[in-house]
Amino acid sequence: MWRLARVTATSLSRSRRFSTAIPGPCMVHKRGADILHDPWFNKAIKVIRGYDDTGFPLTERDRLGLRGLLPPRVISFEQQYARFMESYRSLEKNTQGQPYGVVSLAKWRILNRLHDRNETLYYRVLIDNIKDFAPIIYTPTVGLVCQNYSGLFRRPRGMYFSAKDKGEMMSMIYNWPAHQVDMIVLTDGSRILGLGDLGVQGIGIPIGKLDMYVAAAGINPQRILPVMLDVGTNNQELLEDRLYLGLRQPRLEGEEYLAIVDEFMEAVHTRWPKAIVQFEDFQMKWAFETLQRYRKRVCMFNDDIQGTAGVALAGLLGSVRAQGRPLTDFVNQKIVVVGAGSAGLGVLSMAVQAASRMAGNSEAVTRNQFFLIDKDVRLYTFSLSQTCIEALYQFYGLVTKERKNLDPAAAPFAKAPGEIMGLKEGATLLEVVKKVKPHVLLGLSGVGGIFNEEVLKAMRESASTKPAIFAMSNPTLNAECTAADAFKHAGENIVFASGSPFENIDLGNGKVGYVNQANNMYLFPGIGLGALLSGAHFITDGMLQAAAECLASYMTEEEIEKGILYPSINSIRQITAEVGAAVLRAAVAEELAEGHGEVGPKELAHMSKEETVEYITQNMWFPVYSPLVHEK
Ligand SMILES: NC(=O)C1=CN([C@@H]2O[C@H](COP(=O)(O)OP(=O)(O)OC[C@H]3O[C@@H](n4cnc5c(N)ncnc54)[C@H](O)[C@@H]3O)[C@@H](O)[C@H]2O)C=CC1
Ligand SMILES: CC(=O)C(=O)O
Ligand SMILES: [Mg+2]
Repeated sequence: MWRLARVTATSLSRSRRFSTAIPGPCMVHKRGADILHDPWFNKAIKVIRGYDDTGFPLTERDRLGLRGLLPPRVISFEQQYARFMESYRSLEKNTQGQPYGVVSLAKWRILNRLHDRNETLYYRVLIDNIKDFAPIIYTPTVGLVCQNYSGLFRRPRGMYFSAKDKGEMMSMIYNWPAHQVDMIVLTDGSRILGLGDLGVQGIGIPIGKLDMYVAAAGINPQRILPVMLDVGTNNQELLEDRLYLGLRQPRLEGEEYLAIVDEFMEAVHTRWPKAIVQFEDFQMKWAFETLQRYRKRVCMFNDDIQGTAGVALAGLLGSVRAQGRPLTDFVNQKIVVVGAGSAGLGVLSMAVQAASRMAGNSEAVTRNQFFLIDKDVRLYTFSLSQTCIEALYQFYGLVTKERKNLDPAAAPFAKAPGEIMGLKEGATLLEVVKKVKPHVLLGLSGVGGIFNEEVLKAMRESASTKPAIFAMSNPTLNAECTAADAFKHAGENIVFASGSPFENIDLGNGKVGYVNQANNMYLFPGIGLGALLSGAHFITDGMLQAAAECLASYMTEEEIEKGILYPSINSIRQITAEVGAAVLRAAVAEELAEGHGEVGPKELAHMSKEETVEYITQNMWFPVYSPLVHEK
């Protein structure tokens, strides 16, 4: 079931980068200055030192009425690329020593300016330098961008549907200029990373996720659509901020809320019936509710619940292998999960399913190995002399069946009295770790530093020879612990993964503590691309399981032995092609694949595994300047 061989990497972007093949023409309905103002067609850039560098050849200038609108010198795409990188590096040098937030926002601004002006060059530098740029356009910097969105806002990107647009969405959707949309990332801004309710400012997340879709999955950027559903915000600070750009009202709730999401989904489905919708960063109640509501009706998935689950499962299986144990030993691993939210519960569900498949379908038995920790809110009544005082207290601890008001989604993972090894309802994280001696400690709580020194030191007594610590919350300050603290306090033999990137740790004497980035970016692009090219109308558990299995089996024994559980982000296109192929083949196996474009279901069904990877790869968009031809 869990295959360990890696399929040979196929020819991807790097080789195409130096290809001398002349790209096919691109038809354009604009002329003159309109072309220069359209980032999709524009071939000019402005770098820090201030003047335009233009990649429009002279013949093209004549064809398109551009002569005289640009300085005479023509430089190549490669030269423009080098000039942009030079100005980026000089910015890096000039901001050395300044606070992290200042530097990363400066980097984000220079990339965003390029994005605004010249999409081809923007995506090319992003693809080729993904390791450097992912932390800027994605976590952690994207969190900072969302927090400072009102100040950073220059021009809109994506679409905004608000509670005030009720009844109008079906016509509004036709305001989007592109004829075809393949991939939509949708948020309501209610739980942005671990930063909470950021209202309309959460639009940065769909934009960042879709940039990753272009970079990793080669989704054509003309066919992506970031969407913000602004149903209000419960963030008092934003409501009082005069610069806040969203609706100044409390969030819609209940049926009113669902009516807005329903209307949006119907509008999207009417205009682009084949578009895939990724739900992102919804607060838990709506994350689960909307997933149940739409997953059998349209091609959608919830990245935080389903994408994260697959990535975490791949990491959990990797950590079994890192101990030198067979994969089937997964059923014996004790795993403590901190945070019973959409991501934590998604991980638990998928891990329980995987373990029970390994143990002969006995979910009741496999649930025993998992311990869930979350906060509980209880009302206490005190009596001070004659006065009764009521107070709400928050407790953080082990979730058992005794817990009142437990969310139904968490209920299956609550421990029964006989399963808690003498621990009590609400036992602290430290008590649980000391008692359970878990093989894995996994955090999806959004609480920075909750894996404190004592907790990490207690992991030294883990039953595992290589205890695993997954501090998966984002952005960096919300990580349950830092990489340095994990290796310092829990020991050098741990396996470590975090949701946002940390540098590897120098353990001295030539030894390295490897840091893995356990982030759903390793799966969502492949899930979206595979589903798109399969032409399936739904994304099933089978397709998601195939994605997770593919990622789990990607790493070699040598890498795993060193504690490297996930591929380098530099090879994200390769892993995405493999994941996409696994998803597509699962859709074929479930007889859901209806094909895409000219490739029908029969052709998909006849493709070997390698041919499917090749097919996926060939369908990835790659940025080059195409000759522009005017068409009326
Ligand atoms: N690495 C990755 O790929 C991903 C990381 N995440 C991160 O995971 C975090 C949580 O995301 P969601 O589950 O969607 O949020 P959520 O809000 O649905 O869940 C968070 C849970 O943590 C609990 N919690 C809060 N304080 C706690 C404490 N002190 N002790 C124990 N539990 C506590 C909350 O009660 C809640 O149930 C965020 O920081 C997010 O950025 C989410 C998805 C993917
Ligand atoms: C990575 C991600 O999806 C999150 O932190 O919400
Ligand atoms: Mg998310």
